[in-house]
Amino acid sequence: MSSPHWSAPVADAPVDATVPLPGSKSMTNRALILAALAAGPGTLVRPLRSRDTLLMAAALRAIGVGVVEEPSGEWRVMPRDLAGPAQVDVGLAGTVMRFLPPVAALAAGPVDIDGDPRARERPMGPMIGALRALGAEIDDAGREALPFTVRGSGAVPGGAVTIDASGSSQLVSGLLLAAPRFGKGVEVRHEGPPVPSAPHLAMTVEMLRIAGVAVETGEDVWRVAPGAIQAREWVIEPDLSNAAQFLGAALVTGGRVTVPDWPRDTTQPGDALRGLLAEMGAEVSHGPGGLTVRGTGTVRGLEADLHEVGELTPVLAALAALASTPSRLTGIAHLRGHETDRLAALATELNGLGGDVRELPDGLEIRPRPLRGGLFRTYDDHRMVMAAAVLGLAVPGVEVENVATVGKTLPGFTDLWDGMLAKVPPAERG
Ligand SMILES: O=C(O)C1=C[C@@H](OP(=O)(O)O)[C@@H](O)[C@H](O)C1
Ligand SMILES: C=C(OP(=O)(O)O)C(=O)O
Repeated sequence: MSSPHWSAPVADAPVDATVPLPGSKSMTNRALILAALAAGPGTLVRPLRSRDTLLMAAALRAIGVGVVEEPSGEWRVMPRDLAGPAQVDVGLAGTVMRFLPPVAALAAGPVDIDGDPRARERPMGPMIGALRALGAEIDDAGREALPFTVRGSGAVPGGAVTIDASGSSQLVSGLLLAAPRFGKGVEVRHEGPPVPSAPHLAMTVEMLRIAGVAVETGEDVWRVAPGAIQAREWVIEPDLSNAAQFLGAALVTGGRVTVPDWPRDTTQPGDALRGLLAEMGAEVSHGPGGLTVRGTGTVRGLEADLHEVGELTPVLAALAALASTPSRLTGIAHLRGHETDRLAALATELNGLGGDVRELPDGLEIRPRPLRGGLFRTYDDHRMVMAAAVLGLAVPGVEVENVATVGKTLPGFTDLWDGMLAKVPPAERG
């Protein structure tokens, strides 16, 4: 009987590959929201097609928006009057659970929103409170979490609101993205420990401005003016966070990986990989062909505050476990509210392979030790699969549980990984 687990392949030689990557989850799901609320039909070029983005498309369709996948791979979005009754499944997608409810509040009629069991545990309370303060009616039976029903009347008055967004930047982004369609727009003020993921907030502001919306920002305050969202063509950048494990493979194996179409300027947090991987010993160059990372044979540990780029943590932690010196990754307490408690999951699974990882209240301390093969559990977290793949390059016998969960943002992952290891650029394979 074949194993239900994915055997992470060992790299028997330095990798030497060019790996084109699918579109950014964060940009695709923002573009879908902005297109759904726009003044006319729009298009997404090279959108990511994964569980998280298909759930967003389905959620928008459920409340009346036309979303059509063209044979070219482009998505056409036709805004229409938003209406319930409808049922929305957010899966485990933070972007859907935080970006969709403010849109549902603009619909006429009830919209029931629920997701995977773990989605019910992810921070939602500040969003529910904010929507109520902005004039929406929400029935959450006092849970301050999923599931809940948004009972929209077809309009949201909007105005000023204060929330604690220290649990997730998406709580702010979700309110801002729908706010041009609120009567008075919105002023969101944050009070509490620092909001994580600054690049993702910059992405929200930038995409709103590209769509012609007036946005002002200050220290922990964001103002969105009411007005039309321009219909347009959104060209989605490759997902730079999903580049982490491929670029990391160059570092671990002393090889070379190029990710084409790496943007010159971007708000994606994955762009920070350039500096982070260089600190860990890689040579990094950025040119017309894309971003190239070369391993030098040395993998150094990393001391870094990852507060702004938390979603890079699982792969960086795997790299740190293979490094020659200790690492300390901090500023990431909010990862305990991600797909799983990522700090606990990474410590448990790395230690399960013989590692020496200590959880900090807001991070991880990783002391390299020789690792052995074994089962690596993934907790429905796509980035745990990616982390395990990196470990498997250097550690024979890493068996990855539920590899399919990687489809949350990268359904073709194992083929891309095999292609990279076969030294054949995926684009050239038959
Ligand atoms: O807005 C976005 O697209 C995201 C924001 C971040 O969320 P948190 O601020 O909750 O970490 C990030 O981790 C997530 O993967 C995507
Ligand atoms: C935290 C992540 O996802 P989500 O959008 O579900 O928050 C992630 O992709 O690392």
